[in-house]
Amino acid sequence: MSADIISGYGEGGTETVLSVDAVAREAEALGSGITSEEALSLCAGEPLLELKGLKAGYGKMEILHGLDLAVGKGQSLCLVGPNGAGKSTVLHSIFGFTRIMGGSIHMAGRDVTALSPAEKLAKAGIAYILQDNSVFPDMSVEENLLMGGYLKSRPAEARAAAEEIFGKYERLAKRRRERAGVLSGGERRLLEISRALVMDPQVLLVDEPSIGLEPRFIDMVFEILEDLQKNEGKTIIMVEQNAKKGLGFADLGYVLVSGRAALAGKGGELLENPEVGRLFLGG
Ligand SMILES: Nc1ncnc2c1ncn2[C@@H]1O[C@H](COP(=O)(O)OP(=O)(O)OP(=O)(O)O)[C@@H](O)[C@H]1O
Repeated sequence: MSADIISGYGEGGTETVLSVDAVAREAEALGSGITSEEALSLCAGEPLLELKGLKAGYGKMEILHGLDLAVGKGQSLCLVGPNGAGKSTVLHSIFGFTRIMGGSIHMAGRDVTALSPAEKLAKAGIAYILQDNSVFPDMSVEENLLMGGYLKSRPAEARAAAEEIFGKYERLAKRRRERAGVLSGGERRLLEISRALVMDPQVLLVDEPSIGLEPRFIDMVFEILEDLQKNEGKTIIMVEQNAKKGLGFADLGYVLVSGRAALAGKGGELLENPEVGRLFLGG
């Protein structure tokens, strides 16, 4: 058996899948790359957030090699691609966690490339929702939520924003005095999203919303994100290993391969692309 082929036993019997390296090699051939004009043409109207030829990485290591990406106000975008392609690094770079080595990031036409994470949140309206379980388990739900407002100049503003969020999400409000550590996985994810909402951001960067969740909670989290996008006009950029779910949800999909956008399109169109299906959606 080739090292590129892995066999295992799925629900329907023996399954044959490609190894991670083989997926990465084959994905390189998916497309010749997305230009800034193509990225802009996918965007609804003026871009709210635009990456132009972005090069970024960690230390001396460049991970993103000139990425063009654009998303409009109230649009959602999902990044898919093989492991190690740099999907999370895109979110890290937008939020200011990486070293920018070239290109730019514009938010509502303003150059925000050099802003720190705190400035991205407080001044540019960009919030990052961590991939990992990031609630403080020994603090109450309410205290966790108030942490989201630590950059507000007056504590009363954070409290008012938290009350508004409790008004919207009854399941959090009912448990506001309880330790966050006793919440279910889905409730914890709701708390993480809510904490980001305290600063009323325009853009939500969401890293792996479905990771570690039971299926019923995955649906709940996607419904919450859909409500924020459709009813509150939030722009959502997500990384999602569950490519079917992510591309099914998002208006736009980008296939990232080795730090470049190999292919981009409407989320639904990418789902129907047979090559994307074979490489990322299990056939
Ligand atoms: N903090 C960091 N310091 C140094 N290198 C990092 C750091 N974070 C990620 N990398 C490296 O950057 C590359 C891209 O990683 P990234 O997590 O962005 O990929 P990904 O596409 O999100 O992968 P996965 O689907 O496996 O989560 C990898 O080689 C990874 O080892």
